[in-house]
Amino acid sequence: MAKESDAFDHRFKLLLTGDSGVGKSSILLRFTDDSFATDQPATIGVDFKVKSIDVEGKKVKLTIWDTAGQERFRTLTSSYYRGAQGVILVYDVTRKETFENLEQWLKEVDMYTNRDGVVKLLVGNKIDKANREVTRADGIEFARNRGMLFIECSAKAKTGIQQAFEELVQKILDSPHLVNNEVSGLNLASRGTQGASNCSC
Ligand SMILES: Nc1nc2c(ncn2[C@@H]2O[C@H](COP(=O)(O)OP(=O)(O)OP(=O)(O)O)[C@@H](O)[C@H]2O)c(=O)[nH]1
Repeated sequence: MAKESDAFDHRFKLLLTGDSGVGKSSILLRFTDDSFATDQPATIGVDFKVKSIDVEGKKVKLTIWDTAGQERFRTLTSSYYRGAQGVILVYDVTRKETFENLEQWLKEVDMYTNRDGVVKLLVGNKIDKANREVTRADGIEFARNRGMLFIECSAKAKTGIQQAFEELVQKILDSPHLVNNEVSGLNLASRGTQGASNCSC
């Protein structure tokens, strides 16, 4: 029997992608556990965490998949895009090549996501560091030209992390085609009427 605290209005699948070492796992850990490790190990394949947040008075349960940026895991990670309502593309503002590789990551996102109008958020991480190679203006322009949301953040300094997830969820909530086809499960609006079929998380 599910507890009241398990209940939620919406359940979304999100996915973090981008080059190895840009800070995907660190962003996720900061968001879910409010922790940070300077020696964060590289992700092997995929990992995920679950966290609920309140946005606009709605309780939203997020399953957030963290994919390895290393090339050798690419075949495995590509299968995890399926069912995602939102994708977070991360680059490191102190490593220009991670910004230049975004076009390649976007191609992958468009190839493997299977929902129309998946919300994409571009995140420039590590703004606490002094040796910046990508300006904020470059990030804004890239995101604007491709219809993406944009934010800069620091998983280390706790800047912009909560805001990043809230803005992404807000945009998904504002997209009826994504909200109405969400991953099924226990849900305040449909409790007692819905099974756990079609789970694509
Ligand atoms: N200074 C600083 N370092 C960071 C920040 N975020 C992550 N790091 C460091 O960057 C390194 C890589 O971080 P990860 O979170 O493992 O990067 P990742 O993108 O998940 O890497 P893969 O799992 O290989 O795809 C680690 O040493 C982190 O401590 C940040 O905001 N600021």
